[in-house]
Amino acid sequence: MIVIPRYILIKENAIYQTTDILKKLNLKNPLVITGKNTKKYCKFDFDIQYYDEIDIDEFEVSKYYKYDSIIGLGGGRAIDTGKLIAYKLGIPFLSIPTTASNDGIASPIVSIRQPSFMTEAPIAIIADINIIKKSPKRLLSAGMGDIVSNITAVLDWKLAHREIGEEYSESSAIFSKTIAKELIDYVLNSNLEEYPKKLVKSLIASGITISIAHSSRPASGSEHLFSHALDHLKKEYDLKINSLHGEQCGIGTIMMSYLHELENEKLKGLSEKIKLSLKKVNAPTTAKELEIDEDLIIEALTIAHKIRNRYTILRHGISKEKAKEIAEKTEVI
Ligand SMILES: NC(=O)c1ccc[n+]([C@@H]2O[C@H](COP(=O)([O-])OP(=O)(O)OC[C@H]3O[C@@H](n4cnc5c(N)ncnc54)[C@H](O)[C@@H]3O)[C@@H](O)[C@H]2O)c1
Ligand SMILES: O=P(O)(O)OC[C@@H](O)CO
Ligand SMILES: [Zn+2]
Repeated sequence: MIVIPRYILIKENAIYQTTDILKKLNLKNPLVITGKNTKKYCKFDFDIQYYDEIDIDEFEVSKYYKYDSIIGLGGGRAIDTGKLIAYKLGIPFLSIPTTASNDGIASPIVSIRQPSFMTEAPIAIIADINIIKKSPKRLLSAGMGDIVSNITAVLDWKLAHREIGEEYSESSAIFSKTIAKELIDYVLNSNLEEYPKKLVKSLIASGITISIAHSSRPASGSEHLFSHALDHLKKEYDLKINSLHGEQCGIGTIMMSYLHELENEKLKGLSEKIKLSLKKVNAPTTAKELEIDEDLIIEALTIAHKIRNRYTILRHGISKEKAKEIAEKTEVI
């Protein structure tokens, strides 16, 4: 069964229509999950809880019975936390992104930790362009990384279908790849005036391809394995590096598209084009800009294939030498 959002608002001042949308959905008593930086956007008097004050492993379901829905209002973690609580309670989830840093704003996935898992798509997405446009530029740059990642995700998905017979949906793949190609072309050929709005639309569409495929395959391949490997190593070594999901995925895409180019003449220049599009929106394209040590980049590349059972261009893993070559040739290190 495919579940996609019933209402999607992407416009200036959309936040003021939240109560109308709740009424249309016959929802009266939502709990809002948000962050301290984004509480100021809660233009309604519903109960509020901060995502970083909720222990998702220990939270008392009975404490939430009085709510008929959950609103996730904020960045990725606020939305992920709200989506998870709604799923555990079996009640509708409304996504109100205050920035555009990843496709979690619309996806049915919760990826607070890995492996991410399938829940349900938001019943409504209310994207207020005035709020999103004013959000920290770094978050809007990171969002580009979670869109270019669709390119290598689809290449990996096709490879898995060809080499190990994995199930593959041509329609989701084309949809996902087109979303990324369109945004890359826009970014490379414009003054970026419409970038925030086009980015939001692309992230929402990307989240919907995940619902259609009932898998994150259209939007998550070897580049995400690299990002998740970095998250794993940051935790293992207790590193206080606050690189964002989209930033890590963007750098992963530069390197994984290079790996694909080595095996497919027709893809020549892909990695460079992706790097240019990230640079144009001021997203990081080097380990230095991510403030990540080059040894960590290399280690993440060599363990990425073990993060989850997902066949990609990394196949059964690459050597340290190969990892160093890729990172150097793409000038990530
Ligand atoms: N479900 C999915 O498909 C999916 C995919 C990727 C990432 N994620 C989740 O998203 C998280 C990463 O999200 P992120 O990159 O947004 O980082 P984040 O949520 O860790 O941090 C975003 C920061 O920006 C702040 N912020 C957001 N909007 C703002 C605004 N308008 N003005 C000022 N500050 C604002 C937030 O309060 C927060 O401090 C991951 O940890 C994961 O939980 C989910
Ligand atoms: O399944 P994962 O790899 O967490 O991917 C989900 C999302 O980050 C795709 O953009
Ligand atoms: Zn992602």
